[in-house]
Amino acid sequence: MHPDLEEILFTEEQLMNAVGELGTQLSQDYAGKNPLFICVLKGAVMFMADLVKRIDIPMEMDFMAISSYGASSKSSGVVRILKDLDRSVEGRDLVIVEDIIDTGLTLAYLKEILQHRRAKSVKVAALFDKPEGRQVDIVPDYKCFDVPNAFIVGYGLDYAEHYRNLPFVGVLKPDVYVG
Ligand SMILES: O=P(O)(O)OC[C@H]1O[C@H](OP(=O)(O)OP(=O)(O)O)[C@H](O)[C@@H]1O
Ligand SMILES: Nc1nc2[nH]cnc2c(=O)[nH]1
Repeated sequence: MHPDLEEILFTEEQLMNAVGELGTQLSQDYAGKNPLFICVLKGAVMFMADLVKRIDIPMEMDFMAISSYGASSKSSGVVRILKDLDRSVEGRDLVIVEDIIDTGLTLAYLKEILQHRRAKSVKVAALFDKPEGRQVDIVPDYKCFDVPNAFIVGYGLDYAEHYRNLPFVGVLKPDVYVG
């Protein structure tokens, strides 16, 4: 347990089991398609790294950095590309790898640009889904866990750039989190 956390929601073992199962599922669904897995930095980096180790078919990886949050930890609705993909996605089967879907604004924007770039298919694999936070109608094609409407950190997810390194996921104490 970390002193800044109120409770642990998912242990390292629970995360690894869920990510492993998702890897098996994706390996079946994308066999023969040479999918391109797109990691949305920085939050999804741990999830991506563990997920691709559980994919046993030919695949490729790329990375994108998108900013959907301003100075506070609430979504601003303003989405900017900070780092774009290295290659064209035209005709490719894409899997967007996201750590968390909250308002859905980031993902709605990202799906739109990738479809506009003429990808063959664009699907979303999310580690966490916070359905109560949704502002746009978007559902992940694959997800590991639903989470309550609390601010969570760990396993890639940050608060003010901290806690990404925790191997588990928990809820921040209210006196630490000033949302
Ligand atoms: O559904 P939304 O309300 O749009 O929120 C989800 C997005 O917010 C987080 O990213 P953040 O902008 O905090 O960047 P990070 O991944 O670098 O932590 C998370 O990684 C998602 O990309
Ligand atoms: N770290 C973190 N980022 C988020 N972005 C949207 N919801 C969350 C959350 O609960 N934790």
